[in-house]
Amino acid sequence: MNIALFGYGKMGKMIEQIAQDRGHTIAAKIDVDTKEIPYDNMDVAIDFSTPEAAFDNITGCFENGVPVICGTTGWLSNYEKAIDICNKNQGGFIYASNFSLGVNIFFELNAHLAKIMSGLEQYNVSMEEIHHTQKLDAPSGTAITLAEGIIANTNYKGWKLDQTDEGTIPITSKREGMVPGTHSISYDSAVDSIEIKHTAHNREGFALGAVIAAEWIQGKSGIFTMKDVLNLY
Ligand SMILES: NC(=O)C1=CN([C@@H]2O[C@H](COP(=O)(O)OP(=O)(O)OC[C@H]3O[C@@H](n4cnc5c(N)ncnc54)[C@H](OP(=O)(O)O)[C@@H]3O)[C@@H](O)[C@H]2O)C=CC1
Ligand SMILES: O=C(O)C1=N[C@H](C(=O)O)C[C@H](O)C1
Repeated sequence: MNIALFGYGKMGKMIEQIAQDRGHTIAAKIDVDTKEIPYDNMDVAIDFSTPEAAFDNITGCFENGVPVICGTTGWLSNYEKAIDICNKNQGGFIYASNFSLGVNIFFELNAHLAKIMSGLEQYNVSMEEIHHTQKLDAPSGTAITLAEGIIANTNYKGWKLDQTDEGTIPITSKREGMVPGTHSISYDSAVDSIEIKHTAHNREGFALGAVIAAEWIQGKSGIFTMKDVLNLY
């Protein structure tokens, strides 16, 4: 498969390594200075760029018949617009705030725990995410997906960054050293706490998941999620 990398930073480089190990070719590396994008020479685009760049990168691919795997976070205010453009062009698209198998299992665990905790008013939920100091967005995309999983299964109405507000999930974002990504969710009562936590040890899980998604989307059109790709249950 010919893969175009939109964004050749920490994730782009890791994806290159894993894609080549799995027998794929990196057909293009696109960055902000790329003058002409060789759409004709790519079977799939994988975008791990920046919150500002993602929308134009993704929609340019849809308009040129290239399916997209997008891991970039922090651009979701334009998500619906991107979906419209994808549908108009009968494109293929997978966005995931986190492509790792472990976090996708953690998403399911989070939703199940939220269902159990729903209605138990003695417990208050809170979330913490820790990432490296180069991260541009806060809270992380993964934390937002986790919060959405709690909101869908409880009476919580929303989330707030670094604030406690009745009926919303407080999310604390910490930026420390080179941390690849740690997410924890706590339910605290006066007598005890229940905590679930996912710790990424490196970026390999994110990159492998993105390459597997790129392989999976070949020949398909539509909007998919990692749940479709991983077929967890
Ligand atoms: N979904 C997931 O599983 C994961 C998602 N992420 C997300 O992926 C994104 C990238 O992360 P990471 O690789 O760590 O970040 P980096 O900053 O290391 O890489 C981003 C790269 O994008 C480049 N870039 C800037 N503008 C454009 C453009 N217009 N087109 C293409 N590339 C451009 C940057 O170049 P320059 O430095 O010159 O500006 C940089 O090289 C982030 O949003 C992050 O949150 C990260 C890990 C996992
Ligand atoms: O920027 C990162 O590094 C990461 N970003 C994603 C996010 O915002 O959730 C996924 C992962 O946690 C690493």
